[in-house]
Amino acid sequence: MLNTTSDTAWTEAAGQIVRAGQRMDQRGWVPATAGNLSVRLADGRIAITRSGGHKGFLTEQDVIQITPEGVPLDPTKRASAETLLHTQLYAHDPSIGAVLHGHSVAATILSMDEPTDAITLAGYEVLKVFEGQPTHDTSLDLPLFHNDQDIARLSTVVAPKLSDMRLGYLIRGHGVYVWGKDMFTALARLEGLEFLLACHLARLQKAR
Ligand SMILES: CSCCC(=O)C(=O)COP(=O)(O)O
Ligand SMILES: [Zn+2]
Repeated sequence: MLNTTSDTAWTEAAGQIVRAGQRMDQRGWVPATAGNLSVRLADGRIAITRSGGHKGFLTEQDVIQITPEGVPLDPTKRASAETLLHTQLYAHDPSIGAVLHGHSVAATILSMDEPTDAITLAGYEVLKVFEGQPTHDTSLDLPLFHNDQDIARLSTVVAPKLSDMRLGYLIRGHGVYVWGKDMFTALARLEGLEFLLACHLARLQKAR
């Protein structure tokens, strides 16, 4: 039985996910049913979007409670197909409180065209959105991984690199993962990263 405090925390977390989905949709980062969103509550519960819903039209009923291992508490509900990529981040870093995944045009094109295993973003003022960056005069790598429909296998490729990630990561032809201590921070980081990717893409296209 949940107490009132827990219920209030759950309602707040579900509301944050619904509103963040709307914002991501308005920005064009979650076309069709793409993307997924999660929040970890202070008591350790994880709220995540159900699989297959449009992230711009979520209701609180589309937000599912899962265990830290990614198992829905209600076995009739199907959590995001990419749940494991969220739970591995929460397990990796106890300070993470929200994880966002989107499929923007810039992230998708850049992830397919970049020949190396990272996109380097350097010299941008907006890099200061990311913690520990006091100046634009810096260079940060966004790691790139090959897409894989086997999410468990993909998670094992991502895992050894997690400690070095400063921006998030990209999956080729698929999309971006970012996170933060709470939903507000995760959204700010996603917005900053999408801005940087749009700038990077525009400069590459201009140079061609
Ligand atoms: C239509 S996009 C294909 C699935 C995907 O990549 C995604 O992000 C959404 O999957 P979910 O199961 O979280 O709805
Ligand atoms: Zn996806």
